Parts: sequence; C-alpha cells; structure tokens
Amino acid sequence: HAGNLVLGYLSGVPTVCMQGRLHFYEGHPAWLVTMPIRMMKLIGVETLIVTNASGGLNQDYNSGDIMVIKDHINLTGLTGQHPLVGPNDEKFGPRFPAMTTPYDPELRRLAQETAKELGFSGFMREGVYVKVSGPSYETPSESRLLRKIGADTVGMSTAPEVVVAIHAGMKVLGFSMVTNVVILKQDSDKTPPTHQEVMDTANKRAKDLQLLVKTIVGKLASTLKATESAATPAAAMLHKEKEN
Ligand SMILES: O=P(O)(O)O[C@H]1O[C@H](CO)[C@@H](O)[C@H]1O
Ligand SMILES: Nc1nc2[nH]cnc2c(=O)[nH]1
Repeated sequence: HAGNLVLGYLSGVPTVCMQGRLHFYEGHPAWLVTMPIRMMKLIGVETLIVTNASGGLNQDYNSGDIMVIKDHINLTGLTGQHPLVGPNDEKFGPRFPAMTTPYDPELRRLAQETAKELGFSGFMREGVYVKVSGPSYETPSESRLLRKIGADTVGMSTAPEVVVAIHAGMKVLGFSMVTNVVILKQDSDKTPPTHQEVMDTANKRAKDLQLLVKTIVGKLASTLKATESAATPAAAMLHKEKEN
C-alpha cells in the first residue's frame, strides 16, 4: 500500500482518497486503524466509499465478482477489538450508536443501477461481509463457520472503518471484490489462497471498479452541497488550489 492521502476532484466532486489503509494485523489498535475516517469527518467528508479484496464464502461467487456490501459482521469488534472502545467523544457521535443500516440503501440502489448501465451486471453481487483479524487465511472449518453465520465474503478490514463512519454520521457505500473463492472442504484439491492471487485478481478488475466508483460519484455530484461551493474545509482547500 502506497500510504498516500490524495486530495482532488473526482467527477467534479471534492474527494479524499486513501491509497491503502491500516490493518489490525499489522499491529495497529482498532482506534488507530480507523483514525483516517475521523480525520475525513473533520475536514468535511460526508460520504464514505469503501472497497476491499475478499474471499468468496458464497460458492456461487466467482473470482473477480464485485459485491455491494449490504451488511457486515464485525467479528473482531464483537469479540473485543472494537474501534469505539474507550472514552466516547460526543463531538463525533453517541456512546451507543445503532448499526441497523450501515450501508445506505439508496447508495446501494444507485450502485446496482450504475453497474447495470455500465454492463457490469454479470459480475455484480450484493451480500454480507465478515471481518476477521488475519493475517492467516481461514481453515476450511473456519470458512464453513463464517458461511453458516451468514457471510458471503470474508476479509481483514472495512467493518471497523464503517462503524466509525456511521458513528460520526457519515453515509457509507461499500464494495467487496472477490479475489479468491474460499475452500470450504477439507482435503480439497483446490489451490490454497495467496496474497499474489488476491493482488492479481484485484488488479485485473481494478479499472471496472474505478469506473463504477467514478460514475457513481458523478451522479452524486448534484446532491452534494460541497460540490460547487467551498462548504467544507477540504472543499475550500481544493477550490483555492483550482483557482491558483
Ligand atoms: O481488505 P483489504 O485491505 O482490501 O485486503 C484484503 O487482502 C489482504 C489479504 O490478501 C488483507 O489485507 C485483506 O483484508
Ligand atoms: N480473511 C481473508 N481475507 C481475504 N482477503 C482476500 N481474500 C481473503 C480470504 O480468503 N480471507
């Protein structure tokens, strides 16, 4: 991961883009992993679009599919590594935030509609993402467990960032790209996952996901109050930059 924070305009909308993210398995505590989300909130970001690479637990899924995230299971959060543990900062949100609808239904509908227009329907899905700690990939028994509790894809990120975004009142849209189909059976003759496979599949599908996100952001432009004004600190900074 490049580790850059890129500020600019995407389809005319002031945008902050993270080139890479922090992960819990790298040794960072959950609150630090999600710090960039709070930073985005403070500079005026209203909508968060998250993407990830994941293993397909749903055996109908293929490598290269893009799943619109309908809901998540924050497994590490449920078991104690929750990003909001510690004193609550009321400036961001309440002590006990609801997580009933973390992924905005209107944005999900827009994503599916846009994907259809772009001819992407053949590889679009909608389902549930489960976040585990990693860094090891799952054993077949662990994968069957995750499938049984209702997950369609599995990965090592995203859910903590989304929880912090929802706590702070942001709208969220999420995409999970299936980079490998998870092995559910013991003694399978299928090839075990590798990070190289994950990166290769992600790179092959990257242009499609980029176009999808760019088109969605373009459609959102008319509804975002910051677009043509310097309504937020980030937008103000970018407007100034544009004028110079
Ligand atoms: O979730 P992202 O960061 O997209 O990446 C996924 O791919 C990596 C494993 O190959 C893990 O980091 C996992 O979480
Ligand atoms: N935990 C997990 N993370 C992934 N990221 C990409 N593929 C996978 C996978 O199979 N399991």
